Amino acid sequence: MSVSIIGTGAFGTALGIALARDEREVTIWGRDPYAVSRIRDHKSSPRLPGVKMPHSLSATTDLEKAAAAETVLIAVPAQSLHMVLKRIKSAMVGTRIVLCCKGIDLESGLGVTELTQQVKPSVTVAVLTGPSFAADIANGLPTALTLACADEPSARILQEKLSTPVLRLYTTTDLVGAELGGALKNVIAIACGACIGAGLGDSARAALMTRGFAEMTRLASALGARPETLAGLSGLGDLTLTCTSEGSRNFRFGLSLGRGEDFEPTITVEGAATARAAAKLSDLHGIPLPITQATAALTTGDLTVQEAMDQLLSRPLKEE
Ligand SMILES: NC(=O)C1=CN([C@@H]2O[C@H](COP(=O)(O)OP(=O)(O)OC[C@H]3O[C@@H](n4cnc5c(N)ncnc54)[C@H](OP(=O)(O)O)[C@@H]3O)[C@@H](O)[C@H]2O)C=CC1
Ligand SMILES: O=C(CO)COP(=O)(O)O
Repeated sequence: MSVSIIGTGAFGTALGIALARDEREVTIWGRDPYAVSRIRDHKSSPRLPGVKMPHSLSATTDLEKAAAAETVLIAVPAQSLHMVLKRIKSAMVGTRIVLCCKGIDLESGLGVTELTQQVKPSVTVAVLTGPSFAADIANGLPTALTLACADEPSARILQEKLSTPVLRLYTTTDLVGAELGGALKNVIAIACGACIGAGLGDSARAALMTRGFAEMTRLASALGARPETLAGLSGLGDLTLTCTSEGSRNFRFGLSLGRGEDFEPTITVEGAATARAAAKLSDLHGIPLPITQATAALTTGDLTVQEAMDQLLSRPLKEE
């Protein structure tokens, strides 16, 4: 099975390293010729400093060539997914696309799988998600992820082909649950970062994580997910990692909001756009998501951390 990865960012490169190290033939595509030549010729990436890359890992700027592989992993930010799919001219008939991005498209309000199916109707869509920092994967540390695909035989083939001795994939047919768990945990991670940054304490963070998880499950279930998927690696597993580690960019972005500090704008923070997309879905479907709504308002500067906290704490008392 030939494998390509779209995106020379931290995650795409880390996955390429992991698969090439396990003797898969992998080609990474990037739009930036300099980043591509660093991987192809120098086996290095500024996004993964100090990581050793296998010599067999190749890289290209030829998008059509990369898209011609049997299995194409896409690891660009969710808000760039539509643009990248449109840039691929071929219909990709019969290709398995494995989406590695965690977000909801802000413009359309669609999840990444539905968006992909709209642009490339003749592909089989899968999602690879769960608790995993790119650096951990690139350094060969043990990781367990969810591989979601509605077509069970394809899920099993992808599980077999993309697992390595240290990268353990579990399958599910619940695409919606897997993709929304990965997207929505980023929103709660921003909220938790803001809480810690503002000095509100670990107890408040635990409350945000728990009630945030309830919001994730509520929205995802309303959109067709199975609640038990949210309790797995792609939901609770990734929520735990992202809300408790400064390795997470979403958490660090929240920390800077809480401390009133600037945050480097070029760093990928998926939860900011996804908070706004989820807040819109909350209004559209009448599903209460108070933490998500408050986080969306935080990211746009419409609320301060103190105002967001006051708003959440002044809600009517209710059953858990
Ligand atoms: N980093 C991590 O630990 C993990 C990340 N993910 C997910 O993976 C996805 C990618 O994140 P990550 O790799 O970390 O992000 P990075 O910021 O490290 O890299 C993003 C990559 O996407 C490319 N890109 C952005 N927009 C476009 C576009 N319009 N056309 C072509 N290429 C584009 C960038 O290209 P350029 O370099 O030219 O700007 C860059 O190579 C996100 O959804 C993230 O949530 C999932 C699990 C772990
Ligand atoms: O998704 C991730 C870990 O599973 C990476 O999180 P960040 O995008 O917040 O760094």
